Order: sequence, then structure tokens, then C-alpha cells
Amino acid sequence: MRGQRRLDVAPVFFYLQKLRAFAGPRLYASLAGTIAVSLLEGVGIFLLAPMLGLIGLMDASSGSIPLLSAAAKPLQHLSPEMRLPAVLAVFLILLLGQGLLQRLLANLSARLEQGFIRHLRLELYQGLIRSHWAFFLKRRRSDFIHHATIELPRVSFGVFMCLRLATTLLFTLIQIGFALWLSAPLTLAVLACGLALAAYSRSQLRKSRAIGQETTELMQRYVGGMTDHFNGIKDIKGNRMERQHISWFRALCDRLESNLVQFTRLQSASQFHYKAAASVLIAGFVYFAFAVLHVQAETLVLIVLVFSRLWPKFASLQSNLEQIGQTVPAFRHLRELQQAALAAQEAGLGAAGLGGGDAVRVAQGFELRDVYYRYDREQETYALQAVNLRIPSHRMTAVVGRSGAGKSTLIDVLIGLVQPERGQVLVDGKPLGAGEACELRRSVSYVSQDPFLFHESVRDNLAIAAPDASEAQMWEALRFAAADAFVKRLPEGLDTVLGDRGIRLSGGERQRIVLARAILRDPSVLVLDEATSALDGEREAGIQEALERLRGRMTLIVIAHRLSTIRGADQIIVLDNGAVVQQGGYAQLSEERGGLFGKLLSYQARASG
Ligand SMILES: Nc1ncnc2c1ncn2[C@@H]1O[C@H](COP(=O)(O)OP(=O)(O)OP(=O)(O)O)[C@@H](O)[C@H]1O
Repeated sequence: MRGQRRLDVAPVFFYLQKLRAFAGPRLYASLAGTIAVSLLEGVGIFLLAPMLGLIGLMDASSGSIPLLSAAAKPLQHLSPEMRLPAVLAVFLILLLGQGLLQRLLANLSARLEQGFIRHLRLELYQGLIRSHWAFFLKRRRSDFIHHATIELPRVSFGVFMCLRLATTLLFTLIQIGFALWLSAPLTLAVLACGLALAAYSRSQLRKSRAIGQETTELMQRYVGGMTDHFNGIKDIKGNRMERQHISWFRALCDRLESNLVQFTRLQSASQFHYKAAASVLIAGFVYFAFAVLHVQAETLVLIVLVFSRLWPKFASLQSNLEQIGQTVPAFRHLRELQQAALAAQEAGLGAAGLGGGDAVRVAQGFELRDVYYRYDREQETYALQAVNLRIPSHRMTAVVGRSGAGKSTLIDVLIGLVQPERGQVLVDGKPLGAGEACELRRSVSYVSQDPFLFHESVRDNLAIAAPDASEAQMWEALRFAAADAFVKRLPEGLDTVLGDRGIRLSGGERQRIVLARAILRDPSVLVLDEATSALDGEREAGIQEALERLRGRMTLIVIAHRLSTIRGADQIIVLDNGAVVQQGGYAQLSEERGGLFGKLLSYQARASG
């Protein structure tokens, strides 16, 4: 519990170092520029004193204010009527210089900030996309969106807030030095008051961090909920569940509102306390300096001037610290995700592995030797157990079994998406390690149960698999997948945009385009996981015939529930509870007495009869 209450600043330093590595000398230029602007502002203020002297408000030559008489000396060489314009001209040059520098700095900071966000985005995206499949199995997809869209900008904001804190701190120190020079006892008194507020500041910081943690959790729920609800909008509408969802959403929005208001209240309370303390202090100091210490009026003016600038720095330090405190949880969450992704990088998918290269052709086939796999090592149940099988190349192998038998898991192990817990996968007699799996998948086309199309044109959706494919090759692939006729009928043919704002396709149409995309890659291994389940009998038969023609060219692995579609398979593997229970040709398996395949066949015959 104590550990949780401490402010963990390691993740903050982690991202500060990232900024330093990213920005290099530009970072120091920006910091130096900020300090220069503050100093120019300070000098400008300091020049007010001779100005006040010139218009007779104070005696600049009295020597009671350090530096003031030195600053006033050059003015002695000018005629009295030229002195005020000269001081004003210097004042103007200083302010204009400061303005110009500020403009340059604003541009530099924007470039740095946006560049850093771009750098972080790219790093996060690449880290995630290069992680192995098991990494994604354990996490909610919406969490990635949440980190990329909400936590990442918070982190970037926090990093730049740290820089602002550093420059404010530096300038505060300069001001403290200056104030000490003017009047050590009064400055020490102000510092003592400032330190007394430090305890208060700590408790405010802890509160900021707690609010920030709640913001992260609420936003995570918000993004997760929105993603789920709009993915499942048809179920919501079809089952009249709008009311429940609206009340869920309303409750969450209420909590978000109060969380954000709470932070503003915390900040405004601190600022008010600093202001109140400032008023009391200034009044007290003026009285003490004037009535007790009997300091001169001009010293008093400068003290008020300096303190009225110094104290707001304490207040803004406090505000910066609270804002950083509020973003600390985002730093922690983003770093944890990035580190987890880094630890889950898929071997062979480094920057070099993402490039082209010759795809491996599977010449002899796959072999699984005593393979075990389970999704959760703390659970006893295995998704695959003691699996021994061979899948010859250039043949069609079908995998069947009840729902949940382990068919999709078997494919994942075969193409190296996950590594078996025990046992071995061999491709052409060689063990399939994580590195080889990446190579292998260059030559695998995998069509999943839930085919996915990007929100792009048909052409782009095909080209993503085979960027060099010609238009003629695209049409050939579409013809193969019995998709050519409907694509021709689309308003802009190959260039029609698919998806939400474009044309919505039926489940079967989507499957056919994804199948065309899979074929266009000219893979060595084509895996179809229930890839034709949404097609009508006639179209499915057409695709079966086309697959027959592919048989000599590539290795076909097909998962099918409709057993009639795998009549032509060279080999059928029957899985039950993660184990292979039967293996052989269609005719052989259908005749095996008491076998699961025979049972599945008779269930289907009854269902369709
Ligand atoms: N991501 C996952 N996390 C935990 N368990 C999982 C996960 N995916 C699958 N399982 C479990 O592993 C077992 C095998 O699942 P798998 O998806 O391989 O079956 P399947 O035969 O392909 O089923 P279906 O025909 O319904 O698609 C099931 O018990 C399932 O609940």
C-alpha cells in the first residue's frame, strides 16, 4: 500500500530520455531559448527602475539598489531630455527581441512536440504490430486504441510539462538569487513560507495522481465500451438493448465529468491558496520592512516588484507539478504496454524482416510430433494434446471436429502463430522455430473465420496482399473466388470503396473477396478456416472445383463444418477435445464404426434431411 502511494517517477524519466534521444540539440536550443526569454523579461522589468528614476519616482543614483546606479550611469552622458526616450528605446528593443524569440520558440516547440508525438506513435504502433499473436490473445483490442489515442498524447503533454517545470525552476532560482542580493532576510522569509507550502504541495500531488489514475481507468472503459457497442450495434438494435447501453454510457460520462471537474477544482484550490498566501505575505513584508526595518521606499518598491514575480513562479511550479502528477499514471501504463510489446517481439519480424525476400515453398509438408498447447498455463485444460500428424504438401487436408475441438488452434500452431508448449512442428523435416515461422508465413495465405476487409477499394484490398499484381491477375483471382460478377456490378468496379461509408457487402461476398486476395498471393500453403461457410451451395461447389484445380500447385488445409465440402480431400483429420481421434480418407472414415466422423456425418444428414 505504501508503495502505491509513492509517486513512481521512473516512467517519467524513461520518456524524458526518449525525448532527449529524439530531439538532440533542438531540445537544448529550445530550453536555452525559454531561459533567454525569461531573462529578457527580467531585464525589462529591471529597466523599469531607471525609468521610474527618470520620471522622478525614485532616486536611481542613491546606490541603495544594487546594479541600479550602474545601469543608470550611461544615462549621465545623455542630455536630460534624451534620457527617457533612450531608456524607452532599450525597453522596446528588449520587448521586441523577446517577442521575436518567443515566436521562434513557439514554432520550434510545436515542431518538437508534434515530432515527438509522431515518434511515439510510430514506436508504439510498430512495437504492437511486430508482437506475436499470443500477445494479442491476452489483451483487449480497444486497449491499444485507448493507449494510442488517449494515453500517448497525455504522456507527450506530461513530458513537455516536465520541461516547463525545469525552466520555471531554473528561472525561479535566478529570481531567488536576485532577491537574496536585494534583501537576504526578506527572501529567506519568503523561502521559508514557500517550504511550508511544500508539505501541502505533496498532498495535492498525491491527489492529482489518484485523479489521473481514475482518468486512465475511466477512459479505458469509455474506449472499450464504445468499441464493443458499435461493433455489436446490430445485436443491440435487434434485441432492443438501447436503454441498457444508454444508461451504462450515462453513468460512465457522469463519472468522467466529475473526475475532470475534480482535477480542475484541485488546481484552482492550490492556485487560490498560493494567491491568498501571497497577499498575506506581501502585506506582512511591506509592513515589516517599512515599519520595523525602516528600509528605503525604492528598496521596498523593488522588493514588492521582485516578490510579486517570484511568488507566481512558486504557484506555477505547483500547477506544473499537479499536471505532471495527473499524467504519471499514463506514463506508467504506456511504458508497461511498450515493454510488454517489446518482450513479445516476434523473432524474424525486426525492421529487416518486414521487407521482401524470397518466400519459402513447402516441398514435403508439415509434421506435428506430440504437440501440446494451452491458452492459459494456469488452467489444466489443453486446447491441443498429444497431437501427432502429417500434412503432405500439394494435397488437400481437411480438419473437422465439434465446435471448440481445437481446429483453429491446430492451424495457429501449424503456421507458427503460437508455439507449442510441448512437442515439435516440422516443416519439410526442419523444426519450426519462432524465426522460421515468420519466414513460413510469407508463403501462407490464411483466410480466417471472420474475414476482414479494410475500409478501402476492392483494388486496394487485393493489392495489400500482392502489391505487384496486375489488373488482369486481380480479375483472375476474383474469378477463381466467384467474385468477378458482383465486383463488376459495383458502382465503380475495382475502385469501389468497401466498408462503412462505402458499399456494404454480404458475409458471402466478403468471404469471396478475401479468398481472391488469398489466391492472388500465389501462396505455397492456403489455409481456409470455415472460409466458404457463408456461401450458398452453388457458389461453394464452384469454389470447391477451383480448389481441386489448385491441389497440385499448393498445399491446401481446410477447416469445414459442412462435411459435404470435403469429399475430395486427400486426408481428413478428426479432432475431439484437442486430440486427433481419426485420420484418413473420406470413404474410409465414414465407414469406421463408432467413429466421430461417422457420427458428425449422420447428424448433418439428419439436420439437412
Ligand atoms: N484466445 C483464447 N483464449 C483462451 N481459450 C481459447 C482461446 N481461443 C480458443 N480457446 C479455447 O481453446 C479450445 C479450442 O478452440 P478452437 O478455436 O481451436 O476450436 P475450434 O475447433 O476451431 O472451434 P470452432 O469450430 O467453434 O471454431 C476451446 O475450448 C476454446 O474455448
